[in-house]
Amino acid sequence: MSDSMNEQLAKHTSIFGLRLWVVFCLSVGAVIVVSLFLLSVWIIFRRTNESRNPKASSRNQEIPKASREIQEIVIDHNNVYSGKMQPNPSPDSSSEQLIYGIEKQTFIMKTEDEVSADFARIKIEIGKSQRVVYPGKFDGFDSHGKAMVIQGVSHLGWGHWYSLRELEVSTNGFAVKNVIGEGGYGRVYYGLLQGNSQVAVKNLLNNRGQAEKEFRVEVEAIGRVRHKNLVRLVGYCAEGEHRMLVYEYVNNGNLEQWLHGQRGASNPLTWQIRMHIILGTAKGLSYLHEDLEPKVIHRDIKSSNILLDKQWNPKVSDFGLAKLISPGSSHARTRVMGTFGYVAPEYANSGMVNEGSDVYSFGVLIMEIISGRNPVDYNRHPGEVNLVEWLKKMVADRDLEGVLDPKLPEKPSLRALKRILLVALRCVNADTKQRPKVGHVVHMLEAEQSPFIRDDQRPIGVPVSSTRMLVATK
Ligand SMILES: Nc1ncnc2c1ncn2[C@@H]1O[C@H](COP(=O)(O)OP(=O)(O)OP(=O)(O)O)[C@@H](O)[C@H]1O
Repeated sequence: MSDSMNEQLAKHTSIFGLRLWVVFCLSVGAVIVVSLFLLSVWIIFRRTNESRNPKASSRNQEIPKASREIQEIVIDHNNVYSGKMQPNPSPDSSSEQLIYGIEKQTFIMKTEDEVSADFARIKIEIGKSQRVVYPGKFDGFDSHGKAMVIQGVSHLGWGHWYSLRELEVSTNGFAVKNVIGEGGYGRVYYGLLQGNSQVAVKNLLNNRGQAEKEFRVEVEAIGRVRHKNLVRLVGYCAEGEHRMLVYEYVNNGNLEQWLHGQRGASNPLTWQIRMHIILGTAKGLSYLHEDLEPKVIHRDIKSSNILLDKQWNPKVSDFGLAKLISPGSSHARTRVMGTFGYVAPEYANSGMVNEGSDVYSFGVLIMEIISGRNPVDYNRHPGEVNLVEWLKKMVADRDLEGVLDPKLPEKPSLRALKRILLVALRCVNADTKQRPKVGHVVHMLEAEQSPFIRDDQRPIGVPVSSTRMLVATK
C-alpha cells in the first residue's frame, strides 16, 4: 500500500515534469503564502481605517451624549503623542543622568501600547463619568497640542477650568512674594481665589513642550482621584502657551523641610508624628496602586513630594511623572525618571516600572524619616553616603539605635524601631518580587500603631498618657 503510494507520488507530472510530491508541496506552500498575504492586507486595511476614523473602533462603546466633547479631546490627545516612541529632545542629558534619573528629563516616553492604553482608559472613564460636562466651552487641543479655549471660564468634565486672569488675580499677578516653592517643572504660587479658598498654582515651564506633557500626565493621573493622603488637583488653566495646575493648598510645608531644613531644626518631628506620616503616605500610595484602574505608579516618591497639613497629615504630591498601568499589565517600560537615591535599582537598570518601584522609594523614604539623613549625602564618610547601604550595615552590626535621627525629641521603644526597620528593609529588597505591596505595609503599620500600645512599645521616657498624643502642637 505504502509502496504504491510512494510510486504514485514519485511519478512525473505534466507541470515542468515535476514529480507529484513536489507539486503537492508547492501547492500547500502557495496556499499558505496567499493566506498570509491576504491576512496582512486585511490587517493593514483595518489599521488605516481605524487611524483615519478612531471613532469607528469604539463604535460599540456607549458614550453618554454629555461626554462627546471630551471624546474629541481624547482623539487630539492621541494625535499629540502620535503613537510613536518620542525621541528625547534634550541634547545635553548625559547617559548617567539617563540611567540614574539624577535630573528630570524633559520628556516622558510613551510606547504605542501605553498611548493606546491611556486612550482606552480615558474613554472608559468618560463612559463611566457621572460628572457634568459643560458643552461648547472647551474645544480641546488642536493637532499641535495647543489648547483651544473659547473666551471666558470653561470646564472640562472634572475639576474647574480657570481663566488665566482669575489665577493672575488670585496670586497678585504671580508675585514673587506669593512663590511657595519651585520644582524642576516650574514655580508654585500661593493663591487666594474668590470665595477665599486657598490654592497652590503650579505654573508649568514651557520647556520644549514639557508643560504640555506634565499638564496632561497630572490631569490624567490625579484629576479623577480623591484621597485624604493625596494632594487634590482642583483645576487647571490652559490658555495659549500657558499651562497651570491648581491644587488644594497644603499649609504646613513639605517633609523635606521638616526633616532637613529650618522648620525641623527648631522644632523636630516626634517619633509619633513620623510614624503618622509614614502610615498616611502608605495609605495614599496604596490607593494609587490598589484602588484605581488603571493603577497609578507615582515614580517620584521623595520627602519634598510629601506635603503636610497642620495636623501632620501627609499628602503625596507632584504626579508629573506618574505612569498609568492598565489591568493585566505587570509593568510599563519607560524612560527612567525620578530622583537620585530613591530610584529602585531594577528600574534604573531596565526602565521597567511597576508598583515595586514606588515601594522601593517608599522604603528609602522610611529610612530617611527615621534617620533624618538624606538618601545620598556626599558630605558624609564614604561608607555613609548611601543611606540604604549604611542602614543595612548598621542593622547587620546590631546598632539599631544608631540609625535614629539625633534630632528626635524622644527615642522609640526598641520593638517599635525594629518593626519599622523591618518594613523599610523589606521595601528596599533588591528582588522586587520580595517587596511587600503597599496595602500590606499599611496593615503592618496599623498593627504597630494600634491604640493598645503595650508598655514595651511606649517611646522611651514617655508616660502612658502622652503615648497616644499623635498630633503635636507647634
Ligand atoms: N499643593 C501645595 N500646597 C502647598 N505647597 C505646595 C503645593 N504644591 C507644591 N507646593 C510647594 O512647592 C514646592 C515645589 O513643588 P513641585 O512639586 O513643583 O516641585 P518639587 O517636588 O519640590 O521638585 P521637582 O518637581 O523638581 O521634583 C513643593 O516642594 C512644596 O513645598
